[in-house]
Amino acid sequence: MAIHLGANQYGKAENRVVRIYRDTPRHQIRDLNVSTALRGRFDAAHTTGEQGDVLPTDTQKNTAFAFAKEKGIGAIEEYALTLGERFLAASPAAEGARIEVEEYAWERIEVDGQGHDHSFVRTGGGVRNTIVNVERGKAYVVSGISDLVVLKSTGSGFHGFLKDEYTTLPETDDRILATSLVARWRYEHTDVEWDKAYDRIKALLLEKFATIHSLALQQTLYGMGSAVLEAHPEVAEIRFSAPNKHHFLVDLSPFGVENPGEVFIAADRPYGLIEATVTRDDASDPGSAWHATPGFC
Ligand SMILES: O=c1[nH]c(=O)c2[nH]c(=O)[nH]c2[nH]1
Repeated sequence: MAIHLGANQYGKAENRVVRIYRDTPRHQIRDLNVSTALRGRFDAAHTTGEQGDVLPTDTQKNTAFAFAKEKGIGAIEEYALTLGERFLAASPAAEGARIEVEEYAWERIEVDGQGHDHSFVRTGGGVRNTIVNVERGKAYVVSGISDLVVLKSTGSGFHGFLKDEYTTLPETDDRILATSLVARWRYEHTDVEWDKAYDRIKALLLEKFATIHSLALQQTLYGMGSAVLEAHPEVAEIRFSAPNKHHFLVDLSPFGVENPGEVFIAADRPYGLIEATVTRDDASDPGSAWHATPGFC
Protein backbone atom coordinates (compact mmCIF):
# COMPACT_ATOMS: atom_id res chain seq x y z
CA MET A 1 0.00 0.00 0.00
CA ALA A 2 1.47 3.36 -1.04
CA ILE A 3 1.09 6.08 1.51
CA HIS A 4 2.67 9.45 1.90
CA LEU A 5 2.84 12.34 4.33
CA GLY A 6 0.36 15.09 3.54
CA ALA A 7 0.19 18.72 4.60
CA ASN A 8 1.85 19.37 7.92
CA GLN A 9 3.12 22.17 10.08
CA TYR A 10 4.42 22.42 13.61
CA GLY A 11 4.96 25.14 16.15
CA LYS A 12 4.10 26.49 19.59
CA ALA A 13 0.51 27.56 20.06
CA GLU A 14 -0.80 30.29 22.34
CA ASN A 15 2.30 31.77 23.88
CA ARG A 16 0.91 34.36 26.27
CA VAL A 17 3.45 37.15 25.85
CA VAL A 18 3.01 40.15 28.14
CA ARG A 19 5.42 43.05 27.70
CA ILE A 20 5.55 45.90 30.19
CA TYR A 21 7.25 49.12 29.15
CA ARG A 22 8.53 50.61 32.40
CA ASP A 23 11.05 53.25 31.29
CA THR A 24 9.03 55.83 33.20
CA PRO A 25 6.66 55.46 36.18
CA ARG A 26 3.81 55.54 33.64
CA HIS A 27 3.90 51.94 32.47
CA GLN A 28 2.51 50.57 29.25
CA ILE A 29 1.31 47.04 28.63
CA ARG A 30 1.07 44.84 25.55
CA ASP A 31 -0.72 41.55 26.08
CA LEU A 32 -0.49 39.00 23.27
CA ASN A 33 -1.39 35.44 22.44
CA VAL A 34 1.18 34.26 19.89
CA SER A 35 1.06 31.04 17.86
CA THR A 36 3.84 30.11 15.48
CA ALA A 37 4.13 27.29 12.97
CA LEU A 38 6.67 26.23 10.37
CA ARG A 39 5.97 24.25 7.23
CA GLY A 40 8.32 22.92 4.56
CA ARG A 41 10.66 19.98 4.09
CA PHE A 42 9.96 18.23 7.36
CA ASP A 43 9.23 14.78 5.93
CA ALA A 44 12.07 13.02 7.74
CA ALA A 45 10.86 14.21 11.12
CA HIS A 46 7.65 12.30 10.46
CA THR A 47 8.69 9.35 8.33
CA THR A 48 12.01 8.31 9.89
CA GLY A 49 12.01 10.29 13.15
CA GLU A 50 15.19 12.14 12.18
CA GLN A 51 14.90 15.65 13.69
CA GLY A 52 17.94 17.40 12.21
CA ASP A 53 15.80 19.93 10.33
CA VAL A 54 13.43 20.66 13.19
CA LEU A 55 13.76 23.97 15.01
CA PRO A 56 12.03 22.92 18.24
CA THR A 57 8.71 24.42 19.20
CA ASP A 58 10.45 25.34 22.44
CA THR A 59 12.90 27.50 20.48
CA GLN A 60 10.01 29.12 18.64
CA LYS A 61 8.46 29.95 22.01
CA ASN A 62 11.72 31.39 23.31
CA THR A 63 12.10 33.57 20.22
CA ALA A 64 8.59 34.99 20.65
CA PHE A 65 9.47 36.07 24.20
CA ALA A 66 13.01 37.25 23.40
CA PHE A 67 11.77 39.42 20.53
CA ALA A 68 9.22 41.06 22.85
CA LYS A 69 12.26 42.53 24.63
CA GLU A 70 14.90 42.75 21.89
CA LYS A 71 12.68 44.12 19.13
CA GLY A 72 9.85 45.46 21.28
CA ILE A 73 6.19 45.19 20.41
CA GLY A 74 4.78 47.79 18.08
CA ALA A 75 1.89 46.86 15.80
CA ILE A 76 1.19 43.13 16.06
CA GLU A 77 1.60 42.81 12.28
CA GLU A 78 5.15 44.18 12.54
CA TYR A 79 6.01 41.86 15.40
CA ALA A 80 4.58 38.86 13.52
CA LEU A 81 6.45 39.70 10.31
CA THR A 82 9.71 40.05 12.25
CA LEU A 83 9.18 36.69 13.95
CA GLY A 84 8.28 34.99 10.68
CA GLU A 85 11.39 36.27 8.92
CA ARG A 86 13.52 35.14 11.85
CA PHE A 87 12.13 31.60 11.69
CA LEU A 88 12.80 31.34 7.95
CA ALA A 89 16.36 32.54 8.55
CA ALA A 90 16.91 30.12 11.43
CA SER A 91 15.32 27.07 9.77
CA PRO A 92 16.69 26.21 6.31
CA ALA A 93 14.09 23.47 5.76
CA ALA A 94 11.17 25.83 6.38
CA GLU A 95 9.38 27.05 3.27
CA GLY A 96 6.83 29.07 5.18
CA ALA A 97 6.04 30.37 8.62
CA ARG A 98 2.63 31.20 9.98
CA ILE A 99 2.45 33.62 12.89
CA GLU A 100 -0.90 34.31 14.51
CA VAL A 101 -1.17 37.02 17.13
CA GLU A 102 -4.16 38.09 19.16
CA GLU A 103 -3.93 41.23 21.24
CA TYR A 104 -5.91 41.81 24.41
CA ALA A 105 -6.39 45.51 25.01
CA TRP A 106 -6.05 47.11 28.43
CA GLU A 107 -6.93 50.65 29.42
CA ARG A 108 -5.86 52.60 32.46
CA ILE A 109 -8.06 52.43 35.54
CA GLU A 110 -9.42 55.88 36.24
CA VAL A 111 -8.61 57.22 39.70
CA ASP A 112 -9.72 60.76 40.64
CA GLY A 113 -10.41 61.45 36.96
CA GLN A 114 -6.89 60.39 35.88
CA GLY A 115 -5.70 57.22 34.20
CA HIS A 116 -3.60 55.32 36.74
CA ASP A 117 0.12 54.85 36.01
CA HIS A 118 0.31 51.10 36.42
CA SER A 119 -3.19 49.68 36.94
CA PHE A 120 -5.27 48.57 34.02
CA VAL A 121 -8.66 47.09 33.18
CA ARG A 122 -9.24 44.82 30.20
CA THR A 123 -11.37 46.50 27.56
CA GLY A 124 -14.26 45.02 25.64
CA GLY A 125 -14.56 46.16 22.07
CA GLY A 126 -13.17 43.10 20.36
CA VAL A 127 -9.86 41.27 20.12
CA ARG A 128 -7.45 42.50 17.46
CA ASN A 129 -5.60 39.78 15.62
CA THR A 130 -3.35 39.07 12.69
CA ILE A 131 -2.24 36.02 10.75
CA VAL A 132 1.02 36.54 8.93
CA ASN A 133 2.31 34.02 6.43
CA VAL A 134 5.86 34.48 5.27
CA GLU A 135 7.54 32.53 2.51
CA ARG A 136 10.96 33.20 1.11
CA GLY A 137 10.55 36.56 -0.64
CA LYS A 138 6.82 36.88 0.11
CA ALA A 139 4.65 37.93 3.01
CA TYR A 140 0.90 37.82 3.38
CA VAL A 141 -0.99 39.62 6.12
CA VAL A 142 -4.57 38.94 7.14
CA SER A 143 -5.68 41.06 10.08
CA GLY A 144 -8.96 41.29 11.86
CA ILE A 145 -11.08 41.50 14.92
CA SER A 146 -13.07 38.90 16.82
CA ASP A 147 -15.56 39.03 19.67
CA LEU A 148 -16.84 42.40 18.52
CA VAL A 149 -20.22 42.21 20.24
CA VAL A 150 -22.68 44.69 18.77
CA LEU A 151 -26.42 45.22 18.99
CA LYS A 152 -28.94 47.60 17.50
CA SER A 153 -32.32 47.85 19.17
CA THR A 154 -34.17 48.86 16.00
CA GLY A 155 -33.29 49.69 12.40
CA SER A 156 -33.38 46.01 11.47
CA GLY A 157 -36.02 43.80 9.87
CA PHE A 158 -36.29 40.50 8.04
CA HIS A 159 -39.11 39.98 5.60
CA GLY A 160 -39.90 38.80 2.10
CA PHE A 161 -38.06 35.52 2.66
CA LEU A 162 -38.83 32.21 0.98
CA LYS A 163 -41.54 30.21 2.75
CA ASP A 164 -42.43 26.53 2.65
CA GLU A 165 -44.55 24.21 4.78
CA TYR A 166 -41.98 24.32 7.60
CA THR A 167 -41.72 28.09 7.80
CA THR A 168 -43.09 29.57 11.00
CA LEU A 169 -40.90 32.69 11.29
CA PRO A 170 -43.05 35.82 11.27
CA GLU A 171 -41.97 38.68 9.05
CA THR A 172 -40.75 41.72 10.95
CA ASP A 173 -39.70 45.26 10.13
CA ASP A 174 -38.48 45.97 13.65
CA ARG A 175 -36.25 43.57 15.52
CA ILE A 176 -33.07 43.52 17.56
CA LEU A 177 -29.98 42.76 15.50
CA ALA A 178 -27.04 41.48 17.52
CA THR A 179 -23.89 39.59 16.73
CA SER A 180 -20.44 38.75 17.96
CA LEU A 181 -18.58 39.63 14.83
CA VAL A 182 -15.45 38.05 13.45
CA ALA A 183 -13.97 40.04 10.57
CA ARG A 184 -10.69 39.35 8.80
CA TRP A 185 -9.28 41.42 6.01
CA ARG A 186 -6.40 40.62 3.69
CA TYR A 187 -3.91 43.33 2.96
CA GLU A 188 -2.58 43.73 -0.59
CA HIS A 189 0.97 44.37 0.64
CA THR A 190 2.94 45.14 3.77
CA ASP A 191 3.50 48.85 3.22
CA VAL A 192 0.73 49.70 5.67
CA GLU A 193 0.45 51.85 8.78
CA TRP A 194 -0.95 48.91 10.71
CA ASP A 195 -2.33 50.64 13.80
CA LYS A 196 -3.99 53.43 11.83
CA ALA A 197 -5.50 51.01 9.34
CA TYR A 198 -6.86 48.81 12.13
CA ASP A 199 -8.37 51.73 14.05
CA ARG A 200 -10.06 53.12 10.94
CA ILE A 201 -11.38 49.80 9.70
CA LYS A 202 -12.80 48.96 13.13
CA ALA A 203 -14.44 52.39 13.39
CA LEU A 204 -15.91 52.01 9.89
CA LEU A 205 -17.30 48.54 10.63
CA LEU A 206 -19.01 49.88 13.74
CA GLU A 207 -20.32 52.99 11.99
CA LYS A 208 -21.82 50.95 9.16
CA PHE A 209 -23.37 48.43 11.52
CA ALA A 210 -25.05 51.36 13.27
CA THR A 211 -26.17 53.31 10.21
CA ILE A 212 -27.17 50.71 7.63
CA HIS A 213 -30.90 50.02 7.89
CA SER A 214 -30.64 46.26 7.99
CA LEU A 215 -32.89 44.15 5.76
CA ALA A 216 -30.87 41.07 6.80
CA LEU A 217 -27.57 40.40 8.47
CA GLN A 218 -26.30 39.37 5.03
CA GLN A 219 -27.00 42.85 3.65
CA THR A 220 -25.41 44.52 6.69
CA LEU A 221 -22.21 42.47 6.27
CA TYR A 222 -22.01 43.27 2.56
CA GLY A 223 -22.49 46.97 3.33
CA MET A 224 -19.80 46.90 6.01
CA GLY A 225 -17.38 45.06 3.74
CA SER A 226 -18.01 47.33 0.75
CA ALA A 227 -17.38 50.40 2.91
CA VAL A 228 -14.02 49.00 4.03
CA LEU A 229 -12.93 48.18 0.47
CA GLU A 230 -14.04 51.61 -0.78
CA ALA A 231 -12.10 53.48 1.92
CA HIS A 232 -9.04 51.20 2.06
CA PRO A 233 -7.26 50.47 -1.23
CA GLU A 234 -4.69 48.48 0.77
CA VAL A 235 -7.38 45.90 1.59
CA ALA A 236 -8.01 43.20 -1.06
CA GLU A 237 -10.89 41.37 0.58
CA ILE A 238 -12.71 41.05 3.86
CA ARG A 239 -14.43 38.03 5.36
CA PHE A 240 -17.07 37.92 8.05
CA SER A 241 -18.46 35.30 10.35
CA ALA A 242 -21.46 36.61 12.24
CA PRO A 243 -23.70 34.61 14.56
CA ASN A 244 -27.19 36.07 14.49
CA LYS A 245 -27.85 36.35 18.21
CA HIS A 246 -31.60 36.07 18.22
CA HIS A 247 -33.61 38.17 20.65
CA PHE A 248 -37.20 36.96 20.93
CA LEU A 249 -40.00 39.16 22.18
CA VAL A 250 -41.44 37.70 25.38
CA ASP A 251 -45.18 37.07 25.41
CA LEU A 252 -46.41 38.91 28.50
CA SER A 253 -50.09 38.69 27.50
CA PRO A 254 -50.82 35.81 29.98
CA PHE A 255 -50.15 38.40 32.69
CA GLY A 256 -52.25 41.05 30.99
CA VAL A 257 -49.08 43.04 30.29
CA GLU A 258 -48.39 44.64 26.92
CA ASN A 259 -44.93 44.23 25.42
CA PRO A 260 -44.46 46.60 22.51
CA GLY A 261 -40.88 45.62 21.66
CA GLU A 262 -39.46 46.14 25.14
CA VAL A 263 -38.73 42.80 26.84
CA PHE A 264 -36.77 40.11 24.98
CA ILE A 265 -35.21 36.79 25.75
CA ALA A 266 -31.65 36.66 24.47
CA ALA A 267 -31.41 33.17 23.03
CA ASP A 268 -28.11 31.38 23.37
CA ARG A 269 -28.53 28.50 20.91
CA PRO A 270 -29.21 27.81 18.17
CA TYR A 271 -28.06 30.87 16.27
CA GLY A 272 -28.10 31.75 12.61
CA LEU A 273 -24.55 31.81 11.28
CA ILE A 274 -24.08 34.27 8.45
CA GLU A 275 -20.71 34.24 6.70
CA ALA A 276 -19.59 36.23 3.70
CA THR A 277 -16.58 37.47 1.77
CA VAL A 278 -16.47 40.83 -0.01
CA THR A 279 -13.67 41.07 -2.57
CA ARG A 280 -12.25 43.74 -4.82
CA ASP A 281 -12.54 42.62 -8.49
CA ASP A 282 -8.88 43.36 -9.13
CA ALA A 283 -7.61 41.92 -5.84
CA SER A 284 -4.14 40.42 -5.84
CA ASP A 285 -3.52 36.68 -5.69
CA PRO A 286 -4.09 35.59 -2.07
CA GLY A 287 -1.18 33.11 -2.16
CA SER A 288 -0.88 31.52 1.26
CA ALA A 289 -2.62 34.47 2.96
CA TRP A 290 -5.51 32.39 4.23
CA HIS A 291 -3.32 29.42 5.05
CA ALA A 292 -5.01 27.53 7.88
CA THR A 293 -7.28 30.32 9.01
CA PRO A 294 -9.68 28.88 11.53
CA GLY A 295 -13.24 28.27 10.29
CA PHE A 296 -14.73 30.29 7.47
CA CYS A 297 -12.49 33.29 7.94
O1 LIG B 1 -30.68 38.42 8.99
C1 LIG B 1 -31.16 37.29 8.89
N1 LIG B 1 -30.78 36.47 7.88
C2 LIG B 1 -31.28 35.23 7.70
O2 LIG B 1 -30.89 34.50 6.74
C3 LIG B 1 -32.22 34.78 8.63
N2 LIG B 1 -32.93 33.61 8.78
C4 LIG B 1 -33.70 33.75 9.87
O3 LIG B 1 -34.46 32.84 10.33
N3 LIG B 1 -33.55 34.97 10.44
C5 LIG B 1 -32.62 35.64 9.67
N4 LIG B 1 -32.10 36.88 9.78
